[in-house]
Order: sequence, then C-alpha cells, then structure tokens
Amino acid sequence: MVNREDETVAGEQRSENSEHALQVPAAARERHALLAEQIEEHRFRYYVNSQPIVSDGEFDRLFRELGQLEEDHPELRTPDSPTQQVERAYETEFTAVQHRERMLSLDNAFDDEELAAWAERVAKDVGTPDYHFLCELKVDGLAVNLTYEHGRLTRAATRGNGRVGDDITSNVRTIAEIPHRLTGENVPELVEIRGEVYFPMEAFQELNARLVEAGEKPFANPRNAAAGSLRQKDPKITATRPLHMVVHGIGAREGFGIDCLSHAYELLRGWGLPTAQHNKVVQDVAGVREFIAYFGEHRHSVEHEIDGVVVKLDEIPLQGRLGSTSRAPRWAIAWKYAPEEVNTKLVNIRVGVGRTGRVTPYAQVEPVTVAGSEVEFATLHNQDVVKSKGVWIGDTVVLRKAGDVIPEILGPVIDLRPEDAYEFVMPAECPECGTELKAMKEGDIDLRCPNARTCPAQLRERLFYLAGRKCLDIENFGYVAAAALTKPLEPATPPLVDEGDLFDLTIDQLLPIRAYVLDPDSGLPKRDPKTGEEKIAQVFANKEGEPKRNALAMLKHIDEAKSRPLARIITGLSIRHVGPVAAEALAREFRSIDAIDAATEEELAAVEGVGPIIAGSLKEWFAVDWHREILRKWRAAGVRTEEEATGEDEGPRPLEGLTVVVTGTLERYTRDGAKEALQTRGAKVTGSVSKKTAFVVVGENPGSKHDKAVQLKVPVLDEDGFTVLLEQGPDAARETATTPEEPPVAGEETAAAAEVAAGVTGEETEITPEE
Ligand SMILES: NC(=O)c1ccc[n+]([C@@H]2O[C@H](COP(=O)([O-])OP(=O)(O)OC[C@H]3O[C@@H](n4cnc5c(N)ncnc54)[C@H](O)[C@@H]3O)[C@@H](O)[C@H]2O)c1
Ligand SMILES: [Zn+2]
Repeated sequence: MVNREDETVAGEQRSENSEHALQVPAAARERHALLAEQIEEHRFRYYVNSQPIVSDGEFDRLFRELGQLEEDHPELRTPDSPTQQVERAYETEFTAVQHRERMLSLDNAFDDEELAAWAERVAKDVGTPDYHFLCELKVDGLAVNLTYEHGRLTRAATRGNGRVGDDITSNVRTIAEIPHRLTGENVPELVEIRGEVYFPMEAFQELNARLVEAGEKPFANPRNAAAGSLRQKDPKITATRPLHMVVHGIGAREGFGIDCLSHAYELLRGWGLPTAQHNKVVQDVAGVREFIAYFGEHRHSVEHEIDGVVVKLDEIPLQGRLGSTSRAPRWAIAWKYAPEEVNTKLVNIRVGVGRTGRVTPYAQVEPVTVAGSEVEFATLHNQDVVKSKGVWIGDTVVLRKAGDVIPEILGPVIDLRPEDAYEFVMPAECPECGTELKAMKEGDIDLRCPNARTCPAQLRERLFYLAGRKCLDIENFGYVAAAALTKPLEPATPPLVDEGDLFDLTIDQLLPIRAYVLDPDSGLPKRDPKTGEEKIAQVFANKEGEPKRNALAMLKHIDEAKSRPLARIITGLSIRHVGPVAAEALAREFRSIDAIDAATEEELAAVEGVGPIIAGSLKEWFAVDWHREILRKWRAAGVRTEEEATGEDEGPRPLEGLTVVVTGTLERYTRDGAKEALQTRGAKVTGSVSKKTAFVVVGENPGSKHDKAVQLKVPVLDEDGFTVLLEQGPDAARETATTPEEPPVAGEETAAAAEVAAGVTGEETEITPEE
C-alpha cells in the first residue's frame, strides 16, 4: 500500500518540510526522479496507447519503490508525484470531458499485514462499531464512467486523471451489455455509473489472429485489448470487439438516496445495468480473508479475468466520514493476487514430437517465475497458432500461467521488438529422425512424423506413457530410462526399436548404455548447472560396471507390470484416440485383445464410450504388421491380453444407474482406484457435473467441479462419505452428504467453460499435449 497524505494536509507538510529538502540524499532524489519519470512513461503507454512494455507486477514494483522512497523522505512526496495522482492529464485524440464526481484509483494491499493495517485504520476512523465490508472481485479491464440523465445514456468517458477523461460515448454505445436507456422503476434524474470494461480471455487469441492477418499490431493481453478496442477513433471497429462490462461503483447522483453500496447495486441491476455476480457483504476482516482465499482458489471459475479483490466499506455515509486522498478512497482497498502474467523473452521456438507423431511448436523463454513456479517452456499448439499470436523469436512476450494450466504465450510486446527478431518457420522434417513431416489428412493443421515405429521421439514418448501412471505404472521407469533404451549414445543399436521387446529386457543389455539425461518437459538434454554442459550418464550401471539398484528394481517392476488390468494394457498401446476411458469400455465389453481385433468396426462403434472414430482408429491400428508383432511378443513374454470377468463384476451392482464425479485428491484412493471401485459396483464415472450427477466426491483441492456441484445442489461426499457409498450404498451415503452453504460461484456455463479452458479434466498436463 502506498502511504501518502491527505490532499489537505499535503500542502502544509510540504512547506514545513521544504527547509529540510536539502537533507534528502542526492541518490534518493535521483532515484525518485527516475522512477517518477519511468512510471509516467509506463502509464502513458498503458492508459493512452494500450501497449505497455512492462508487466503489471513490474509496474507495481516500481510504484511501490517510489512510495517507499517517499515514506523514507517525505519531502519527496510533492503533489505532482505519481503517488499523489490518479493519472496525469494527457492530450489525446478524444474530446476531454469532466466527470461530475471524481474517479479515483485504489490503494493496494499485497499481504495480510497491509490488509489488517487498512482494516484497523477503518475501525479507528469510522466512529461506530456498526459497519460492514463489501467484497468485490477486481476486474482486470479499464474503468469507464457512464452518465445517465433521465435514464438515457448521455455520455461515457475514460477515467483520465480522475477529473477529466476522454469522451468515448459512441464506442461505449456499441457494447451490448450497456443499456442506452435505464428501465424499471424510479429511474433517477441523474446517475454516474462506474464500471470496468473487459475483454474475454477466450476471444482474445481470435482478435490477435485477425489483427495479425490484417497486418496490424496484436495486443499483449486481454486487458490491453479491452482498452485498445474502446479507444478507437472509429466506433465501428469497437463494435466488432466482444467487450463486456461489470458495474463496480456509483458517482454523482440526483433524485434518489442510497444507504449502502450493496443496496445501490440492487437498484442498478433493477435498472438493467450489468452488476457483478460475486459481491459479498461480510462482518469483519475474517470474512474478507475468507472471500479472498475462496477466489484465490477459484480465480478461473469466474467469467472474467480478475487480478484481485476490492474491499469497500459498505455504508455510504461512513464512506464519506473516511473520505479520500488525492488518489484513492480511504474506505476501500484492493487486494492483489500474485500476478499470473509476466514479461519474458522468447528465446526460441522449438518443435516437439509427441506420442502419436504430432509435431508441435513450443516456446522456449528466458526462465521466469510465475504463479509460484519457474517456467521455461510454453505451449504453442501448432504453426498456425504461432502465426496468429504474432510472436517472433526474440520478442518480449507476455507469458501467462493460470492455475494448473500449461503456461501459454498471450502476445508480443511489439514496442520492444528488436531488429533481429524473426518469424518462426515450421521445419519440413522431423527434428529427431529427419523424416519429412506430413499432414495425416488433407486440411489437417497438425503435421506428423510418419515414421511411427522407430522415430526415437515417438517411441520414447510412447514408452514413457506406457510406463506411466495411466498405463502400466512401472516404478523406476521414467523419461530418462525411456530415452536411454531407445536412443542411447552407446551401444550403437538401442535395446528397443519399438515396444515389442520391453518385457524381454535383460540386465546385460542395460549395463553398457550411455545416454543423454533428458528433461521430460522439453525432450532436451538437461544441463549441468555449473558447467552448462549437456548431461550424459551411464544410466543403469555404477562406476564399477555393476547394476545400479534402480536398474534391477526397474526390471522387477517391468516383470510385475505384465499382469496389470487389461484396460491399462490396452491404453498403453497408444492407439490413437484410445485413452483410459475407451480402453476401459473395450476391456469390459470384449475381455481380450483378440476379441477386440476380431470385432467388426460396427461392433466396436456400438460400445458405449467408443463410437465410430475410435472404432476406425482401432481397425487402422490392428492392420499394421509391426503393431501385431508387438502383441505377439508381449503375449509370448506373458503379458496379460485377456481378462476373466471378475467375481465382483458379476456380483450385485449396488450403484447401477448412478453417475458419479470425483474431483480433488483423495487420501486412501488414487483417482483410478476410486474410479474402478465405482465402476465395478455399476456406477458410471464422468468428468463433468450436471443435474443428472448423483454424487460428487470431493477430495483435497477440488476444482470448479465442486463449485458446479454446489450450484446445482448435487450431493457432495467427502472421502468418508465416499467409503459409505461404496460399502453401504447410495441411501446411506446421501445421509452423510453435504449441500454446503452456497459460496459465491460462477454462472453455470462459465464454470463449465472455465473447466474446459483450464483443462481441469483430471488429465495431466503436458508440453506437447496429444489427443
Ligand atoms: N504495465 C504497465 O505499464 C502499467 C502501467 C500503469 C498501470 N498499470 C496497472 O494498472 C494498475 C494501477 O492502475 P490503477 O490506478 O488503475 O489502479 P488499480 O487497477 O490498482 O485499481 C483501481 C481501478 O481498479 C478498477 N476496478 C476493478 N474492479 C473494481 C471493483 N470491483 N471496484 C472498484 N474498482 C475496480 C477500477 O477501474 C479502478 O479504477 C496496476 O495493476 C498496474 O499494474 C500497469
Ligand atoms: Zn520422427
């Protein structure tokens, strides 16, 4: 929080301090001047040009440093310091218009101490114990002021310097959500509505694609897209942009009275204005903390981007008692969440080859920490995406890491594009085996390496997947082993040329292997942090040439993996489109790989959870000789290829007809274990919550599915309730179920959309995601 003085007091203080002015060390004075200048420049780029060159986090750091300097040397805190102003008044191409009531900025709290200090000050100054906090989401967009006279929208303006903003009335009129005329009862003579205009994340890439196509500058993130779209000279352009607005305040007003801001919002909603859905009035700071924590976890189940929470004193007369400074109200504070966007440099665009041969470009960036983890790679999906994002190698880019989602690049900071930046060109050949890349079908955007069998990258990825959690779950068999077995430096011939010989590996084959130690995220050799050299290792033998303990353990676990359930073995074959769910359905229906092979395409397609695409893909797979050879070898090695119907399966199915969703981490069950337990009892396990869902089982750190359950009032079971469901059936479980107190949650479609967008599908995230 930037500390500053009252408008009224600041003047006095200055004159009082002026005689000490010389005491400010020159270095501090210089730093102050430099920071103030930089901040002004960043503000101009941000507010006027909508093309900032630093991230918000970086801007906030500069701003706080300036505040701290003024804290240490109050003489530096002059009225023209950026800390004392909403913004400077800029000359722009728009007509300047005066707000009837000032539009202010907000002070920030970056940690609990700052929040508590603010709350304490409120408690001290408010003069009554009878007050409430109104918690709102801080929408990441740009502020607008709408003036309604006798119910008609007569003017819309940007915040500007807080007193005078830019007239953007014709542009704002193109936003569908904003009524041109207020409706309902008691429409007032005059009201100024404050709100935030935002650009939806989902539509953002599309806009950039259009801009790049037209040879125009793409935006670095949705916030800038919102600002840039609204600040168009030609409202026809604004009209093509999917802008939205949320109301978050009220300015001048005539012809009606209000006691609380929360009540005012109800009035506004009644008049047809788009008010926020998630506001909540709480009693005390504890309530505020709860709200902050809740949306910290559910940041992405909201329909717009948020960068924090705004806490306000709800009672309007009390707001007046606390007053405002020249920059911000004292009755409100903005809690900032950790930024999810950072600027970094796009060092290179590489291509990775996935399990099914799909070749995907991915970004290598200068390592940065974002949302608590260090990021060096970000997905780019395909060559068209790279193009439509408008990013060039060498650009400074905005990198976003939201929740569990794979890091992605939003857009370039065009104003910082260096002269030697260049566009990415998709290679014509597989980077690992040199085979010419092809689209599988005409019109496919994705290119693939057709060398499925022996392309080292594809084989390595398939083996890694086969040994992974979803398939055979082979301990001690990770990415490094997969790489070492398929593309060692020595010996010249790798022990595995496809997955056929996996179960026949011997320790003698392993001992001589020397290989690069590969990083699963990038498929690139790891480097020694000291020397920077690529790591090469004798993977399975120690210095004496004897087997490492891990190597022996790996062989033992490979042997054990032969008897994994049939469904997992089918999943491990990496048949296109056949993931764990389809494999489960196939195993259940046919009980053996031979039976699947023998089935007709129609029979396969008729299985619930399979369908024509998967059926076609299965037929294609079985038609390939070397695939059949894998099966022959596996069978000879004793790998399970058929499965008796289990006793349990034929027993009673107490959960028949119920659909259950599992979300979050359970303590006593793995995700797959929980699923199997449900399925053997006849329940159907699905990934998304609907009204038809019988139960949602919720573990630690549940995602938006939990919200959805609450919203649809689907019974929620904790882990104990889940055990009751398995052991005693649905009636007993229903008694333990909770329908928790309804926390503020997102709208129905948004929660589902956010879930899809966030990839909260229980699937792991990979850098080169495969279908
Ligand atoms: N990257 C850059 O170069 C650059 C430059 C300038 C500013 N910024 C960013 O802009 C922000 C600072 O600017 P600021 O003065 O607009 O302050 P702010 O964004 O921190 O807070 C004030 C603004 O929050 C908005 N807001 C959103 N939801 C609200 C709600 N529910 N209630 C009330 N207000 C709500 C309003 O528009 C209000 O004007 C910082 O986040 C900063 O990082 C970045
Ligand atoms: Zn290849």
